[in-house]
Amino acid sequence: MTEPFIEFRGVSFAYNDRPILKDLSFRVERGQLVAIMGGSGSGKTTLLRLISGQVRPQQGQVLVDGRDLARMSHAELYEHRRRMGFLFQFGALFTDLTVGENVAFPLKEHTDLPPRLIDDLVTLKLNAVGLRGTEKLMPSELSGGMARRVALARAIALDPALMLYDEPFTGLDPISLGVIAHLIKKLNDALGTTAVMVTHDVHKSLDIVDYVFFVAQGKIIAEGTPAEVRASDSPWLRQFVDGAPEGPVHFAYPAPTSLAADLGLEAGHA
Ligand SMILES: Nc1ncnc2c1ncn2[C@@H]1O[C@H](COP(=O)(O)OP(=O)(O)OP(=O)(O)O)[C@@H](O)[C@H]1O
Repeated sequence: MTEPFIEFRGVSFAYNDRPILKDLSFRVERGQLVAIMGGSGSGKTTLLRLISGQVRPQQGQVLVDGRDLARMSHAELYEHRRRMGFLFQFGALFTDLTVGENVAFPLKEHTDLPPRLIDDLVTLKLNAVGLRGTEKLMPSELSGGMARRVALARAIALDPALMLYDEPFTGLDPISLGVIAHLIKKLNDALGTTAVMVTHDVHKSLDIVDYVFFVAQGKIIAEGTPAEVRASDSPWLRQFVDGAPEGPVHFAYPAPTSLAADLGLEAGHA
């Protein structure tokens, strides 16, 4: 069996005293593009934070490229994060920098490359997302879909070994969404990157990913290839794939008290 690029071994994580992930294990093979899906508040973004080393598990291990993040020094963790690309919801660009300066930013920040080479790399990255020629534009002159593609060009500027996407499709019209999804897949294949994408867009992601993990109640409750997910008759998966509001996945925040108690309607209350 090949060594996975990302491995969670019995990871438990709580914010303060509120458990979010419970003894969760999964592996992502090198070069794969995987989706993490689950109900709102199920801990998907927390999973990305654990992979990037922003937070540490209270129990278990998070290994990336065979290394336990908890054992890394500050300098090693910094290097680990430098090898990662992030594309988050609304992929915020620096509004006072041009498109070209936005894409050049990580290259200037993290390398000693000469300006001419940085300019060439910016051109190549913008070309990869179909936006060569926009270098001099300001972010305010871009459509939402174009801005997301510039953010993607910036995220891949340093040729990351690992890409983390958090809701990369949010707020996009269907055509821009299709373009971004296709680019994510194309760039992943071309660069050999391993990528983890948190998304609510079941159908679009099933078109592009290699594998899907479903998170609920702090665990991976189902997983499979897109073909397996589409063919599954598991009620969990059907609820996601069919977008049913009712089903085994609960979307309510787990309030510590009942609604009746909050409204003063339980026995014993006046
Ligand atoms: N920094 C924090 N401190 C305390 N609680 C947090 C923090 N960040 C997230 N949470 C809580 O942890 C739970 C999981 O959050 P997370 O953002 O990982 O969920 P998610 O699955 O990504 O949700 P969504 O799909 O709605 O974005 C949520 O109930 C959230 O309120």
